[in-house]
Amino acid sequence: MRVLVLGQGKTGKLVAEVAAERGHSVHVLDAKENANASALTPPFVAGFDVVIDFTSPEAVVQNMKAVLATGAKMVVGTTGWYDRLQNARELVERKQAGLLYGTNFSIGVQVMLQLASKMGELLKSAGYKFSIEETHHVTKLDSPSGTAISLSEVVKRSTGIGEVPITAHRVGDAAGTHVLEAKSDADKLVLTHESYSRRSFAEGAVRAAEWLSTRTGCYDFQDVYSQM
Ligand SMILES: NC(=O)c1ccc[n+]([C@@H]2O[C@H](COP(=O)([O-])OP(=O)(O)OC[C@H]3O[C@@H](n4cnc5c(N)ncnc54)[C@H](O)[C@@H]3O)[C@@H](O)[C@H]2O)c1
Ligand SMILES: O=C(O)C1=N[C@H](C(=O)O)CCC1
Repeated sequence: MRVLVLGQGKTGKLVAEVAAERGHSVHVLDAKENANASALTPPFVAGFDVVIDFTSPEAVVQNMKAVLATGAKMVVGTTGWYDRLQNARELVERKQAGLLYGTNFSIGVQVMLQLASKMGELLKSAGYKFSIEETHHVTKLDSPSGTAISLSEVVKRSTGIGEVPITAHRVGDAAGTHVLEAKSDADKLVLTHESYSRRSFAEGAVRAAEWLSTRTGCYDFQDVYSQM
């Protein structure tokens, strides 16, 4: 595949490496070459099979508009933009484009989300209080993390609870830790996922791009990761 990676930061750099290792031809653009999505003209985008975005909550919205308007396929790892999801869905449908987004492309986190759902279902009538803690690097722009929001949504759905409190910590270069706790007066159950490398995000994103390359439509990684 011909892959365009947007963002040459901590994660985008690794995505480009993994895509090349998997035999894809890779072109990378960072902020300087793509201010306000200026590089993403229809003829330029047409030169790629899939675009992968790991930029910022602000840049990704402009990038999605430009790429999806051409009917192209795009994997979005960037978090912090989900209030625009409905607009993106409508654009994908109108242009018969392809969009696959995910708050976390690590398979370990996807399994944690499934376990969290089961935990909620089994504990919902037993008087447990749920809470979430997440820890990331100090340069992270969005808070709480997209993954913590996904975890809280899963727990809310499976328990019927209205709110699950999230505490966010920012420490050094932490790649990402998520802890879900269910606590009663007598005991507690804790699920923890710790990333100690960003490589699992990059591998998941490249697999997602390979999967999306033969499809159109809008997909959440949570719903399709097991097919990859
Ligand atoms: N879904 C996942 O699995 C996952 C994993 C890791 C990070 N993320 C998310 O990915 C995003 C990036 O994270 P990071 O830690 O790599 O950030 P980072 O700050 O290290 O890198 C972002 C890069 O994007 C570049 N950029 C900004 N605007 C741009 C534009 N218009 N075009 C091209 N490049 C542009 C910046 O210059 C920077 O180099 C964040 O939203 C983060 O939450 C998601
Ligand atoms: O480093 C980041 O930033 C990460 N962002 C995602 C999130 O917000 O959940 C995934 C984990 C790493």
